[in-house]
Amino acid sequence: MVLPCRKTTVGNIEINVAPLETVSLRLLLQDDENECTKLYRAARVLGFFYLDVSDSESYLADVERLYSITERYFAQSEEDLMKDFRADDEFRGFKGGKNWGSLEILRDDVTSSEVPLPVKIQPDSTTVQRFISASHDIVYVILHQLSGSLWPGSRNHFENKHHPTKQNNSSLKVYRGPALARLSDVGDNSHTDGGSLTLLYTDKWGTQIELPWSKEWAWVEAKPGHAIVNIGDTLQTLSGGRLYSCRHRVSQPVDGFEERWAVTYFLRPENGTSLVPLLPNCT
Ligand SMILES: O=C(O)CCC(=O)C(=O)O
Ligand SMILES: [Fe+2]
Repeated sequence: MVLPCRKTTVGNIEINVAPLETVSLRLLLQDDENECTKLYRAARVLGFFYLDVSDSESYLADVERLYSITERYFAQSEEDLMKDFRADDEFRGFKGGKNWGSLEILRDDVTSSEVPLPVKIQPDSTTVQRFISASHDIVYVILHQLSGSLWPGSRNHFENKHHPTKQNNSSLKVYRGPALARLSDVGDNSHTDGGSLTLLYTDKWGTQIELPWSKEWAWVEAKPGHAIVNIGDTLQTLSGGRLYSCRHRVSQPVDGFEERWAVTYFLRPENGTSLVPLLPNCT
C-alpha cells in the first residue's frame, strides 16, 4: 500500500510530511470496531500513527511538566549529569554528549521504590510516577486491541508476554536533542525500536520515518494533544511480521540551533520471555 505524502515548507525548504493515521484513545477504550480496524491497519502499513489523547487533560499537563523537568535536568553541569551515568546498564540513567542527552527511568524501579530517582528529578517524583502509570495503561490498551485484531475471539496473546507485574524494562526516557547550527553536523542515528510499543511526545520537527514502499524519509509533524506511537521489533517478531517496526531517525529540516525536548515511554516485554513468532511468519 502506498500513501501519498503532504508537502509543507520549513525555512525555505519543501519537505514531505509522513502520512500518519490518527487513532482515538477514547474510541479504543470503547472497543469501537472502526477505530480498532484503523489501528490494526496503521500498525501493519507504516507502524507509526498518532494517538489522540486530547481528552486526557491532566495527562497532557504532566507531559508539559516533563518538558520543563527535562529542560531543568539538562541544565545541570556535566559533572552532575555524569553522576547518573551507569556504564554497565543499557537502560537506566543518563547518556549523552556535547549537546544531546537522554535520561531513562525504569517503571519497575519507580513502582518498587528500590532504586532512587536521580537527585534532580526527586522533587518531581509524583509527576514521573503519574506519567509512567498513565502511559503504561495507554500502551496496554493499544496492545490489547492489536491482540484482538490478530487473534479474534482470543484476546490474550501479546498480553501473555507483558504481564503488568512481571519484571520488565518498560521505561520513561526523556531527551535533549537540539537542532544544530549546521544540518550537515547531524549524525546518522537511524534505527528501529527493539521493544514493543513507543509513545513519543515532542513539539518540534525532528522525527523522520523511512517510508516502507519507497525507502524515502518523511517528516513526522508534532500534533498538540497527540502522541506519536510506533511498533517495535518485539511486536513485529511476535506477530510473525504482520505488524511493522518502521525505521526512523532524528534530524532537522534546516540549519539553525534550537533546543528540542522529547518525552517517550517504551513498553518492553517481560524479562527473559522468548521472542519467537506467535503466528507463522507472513513474509
Ligand atoms: O526523539 C525522537 O523523535 C525519536 C526518539 C527515538 O526514536 C527513540 O527514542 O527511540
Ligand atoms: Fe526510536
